Amino acid sequence: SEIDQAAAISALQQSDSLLIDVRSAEEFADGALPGAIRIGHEDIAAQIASVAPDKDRPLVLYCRSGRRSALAQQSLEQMGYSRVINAGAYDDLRPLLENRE
Ligand SMILES: O=S(=O)([O-])[S-]
Repeated sequence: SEIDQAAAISALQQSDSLLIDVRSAEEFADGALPGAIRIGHEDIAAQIASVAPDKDRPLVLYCRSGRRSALAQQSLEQMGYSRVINAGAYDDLRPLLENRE
């Protein structure tokens, strides 16, 4: 569950990838990455199947600094999701993804 920004950027170039913000609704409302959907890290195990029934779909996770996305990654991997990437911190990703879409 190391942060892998390079893997995140390349996964996001695949059209079937899903960018997931695992922070709180308040944090998300203050600003999020373009194209991200929000599922709180404590809800992701219960909710992932409704957005990503295909367990081989690339899932790119981020939070404030990488801790909650690491926890979410662990639970998704335990559920059998095979392509889960911890993209790390919102502030680090924002300049890299600003021009996306
Ligand atoms: O967003 S965080 O859980 O890394 S503080």
